Amino acid sequence: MRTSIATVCLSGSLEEKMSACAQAGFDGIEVFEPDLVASDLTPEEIRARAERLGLTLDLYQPFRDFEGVTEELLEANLRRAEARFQVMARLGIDTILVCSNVATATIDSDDVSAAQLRRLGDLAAGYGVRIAFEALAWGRYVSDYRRAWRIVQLADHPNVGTCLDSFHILSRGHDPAGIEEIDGAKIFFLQLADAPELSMDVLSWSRHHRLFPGEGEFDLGAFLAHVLRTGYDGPVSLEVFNDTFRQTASGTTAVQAHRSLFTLADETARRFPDAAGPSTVPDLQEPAGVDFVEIQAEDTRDVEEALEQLGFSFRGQHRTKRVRLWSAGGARIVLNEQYARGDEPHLSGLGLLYGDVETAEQRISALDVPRMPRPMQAGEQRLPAFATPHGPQLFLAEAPAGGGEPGWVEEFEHGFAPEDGSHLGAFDHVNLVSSWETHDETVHFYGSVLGFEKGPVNQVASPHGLVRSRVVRTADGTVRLPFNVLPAVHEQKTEHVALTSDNVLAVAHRARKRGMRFLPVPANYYDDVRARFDLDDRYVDLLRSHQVLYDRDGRGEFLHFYTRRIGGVFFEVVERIGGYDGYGADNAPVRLAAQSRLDDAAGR
Ligand SMILES: O=C(O)c1ccc(O)c(O)c1
Ligand SMILES: [Mg+2]
Repeated sequence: MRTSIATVCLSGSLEEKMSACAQAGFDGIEVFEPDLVASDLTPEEIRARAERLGLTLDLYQPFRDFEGVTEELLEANLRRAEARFQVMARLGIDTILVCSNVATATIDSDDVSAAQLRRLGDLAAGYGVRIAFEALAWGRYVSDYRRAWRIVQLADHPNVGTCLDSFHILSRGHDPAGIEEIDGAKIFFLQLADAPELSMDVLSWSRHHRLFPGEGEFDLGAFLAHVLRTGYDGPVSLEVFNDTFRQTASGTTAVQAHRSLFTLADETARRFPDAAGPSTVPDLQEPAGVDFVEIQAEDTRDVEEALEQLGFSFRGQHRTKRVRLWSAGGARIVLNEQYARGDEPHLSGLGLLYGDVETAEQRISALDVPRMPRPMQAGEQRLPAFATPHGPQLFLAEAPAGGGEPGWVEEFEHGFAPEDGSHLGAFDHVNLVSSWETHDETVHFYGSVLGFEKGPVNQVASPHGLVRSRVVRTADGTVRLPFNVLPAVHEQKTEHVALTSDNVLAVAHRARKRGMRFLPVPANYYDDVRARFDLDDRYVDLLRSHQVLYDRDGRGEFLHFYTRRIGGVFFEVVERIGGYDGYGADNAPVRLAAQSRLDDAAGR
């Protein structure tokens, strides 16, 4: 598969964009006309630079508002086109994208548009140029790829073909299965973009919110399979207009973009082996659970105090490193004081258990996820570590056969056996934060690289703005990672670790006796809960005396409480009763407001 990307996807100057694309491993680029016009490089210099970088220049785009016009306008449009063909000759580009007329078309006729494209084809032939006609979703008359293809068929010119763009097709809900009726040799170009589901006008959606494949909601695997079944073998190109990527580092975005194409090819190969050849990426594998969470700080004592109050046991000090282990049930928390001078407690690592670590490692590595080297001593278990887009490192550990604890636990000494009757089970979820710059890439990382399911996007009100939140999880729910995107004013990145319990009230009671200070829940909350769920007074009093929050869905009930924030982390203990599958989303604004009150009181 030849990979390509439109320069409009990236920030920076044309030179910077070209370097970033080459560095990330793209084979070619689409030259977006405004990038060319704003560049002080001559077309010849751009061509030479592309050659030096090993990039092909695959497409010149866009050429607007050509067809469906009066004869007089057509003459002017042909002159306009000829000037572009001359520039293309200097660039060495042989294909131009002509998008359907949005502004000047006055004639709604396939025959007229076809005849006009045929004239353009004749002119283009003289320059060795091919016309790739694309239906924009908001085209004046041509807004459907099937109509664009009909017009191309009527034009019946060797230099006139079509350009398929997944956004225009899927945003309008047009059935992509019809692509298979197109002659693959007449598909002159293929552009892919994903997008979140939004209800807004399609032009704004397209110009500001497109995403790389796997970051949004479109089924691009099925889309690509339809295109490949036509025999199309040209470049598979990304064309993503997005406000975030226009202002984030082009090098990072290009790597993210390239990875998205490879995971898409992998997904397509796995789901549609008839259409795409076998995948070159090692298999996906569901993790068996969260192995451990690592918290790093210059001084971890406050965190350890909270863990003790919650019912965790101190399991020991690492043989060679300033690292300590606490556990409760199957939840292991590693406290790392190394390389943390001046750092408040923060979540620095997440370990996942895999049945086959080697294959998982090969897959992540094949998808260009950077490795994080960790100093290791002889005799220690090697835990492959990778950088995540959102910050903490990801570790892969061998799931112990037949349950029990993973081998690395033995590297910790002078600790105690786990406390009996802790009423704590395992990690329920780890609530992480991604910045607005990294959120889409993070969703792609867990969704397409690791194969987690992506939940719906939710919005939660906090006193300082809306928090966007989205859960990624394994199908069986053993690993659940809700991600929050904080409003810009939140400087403190706060993440939390939620533990399952079979008796939240008992855990809360014990923690209070051991001196824990809970996140205070306002009285109004309990009045509201009583009314909303028609709970009995005595039960609500019990919840209130333990500062425990309540939720219920069609399947069951949810009890949970929060500790106060310790630096950038806090803990939650949750009890799922029946088949409750949520996270107490209605309680999140209450938590955020309570945390904010404490922060204000502390002058933070
Ligand atoms: O938004 C646009 O104008 C535009 C231009 C060229 C394209 O290929 C496209 O898909 C959209
Ligand atoms: Mg397009």
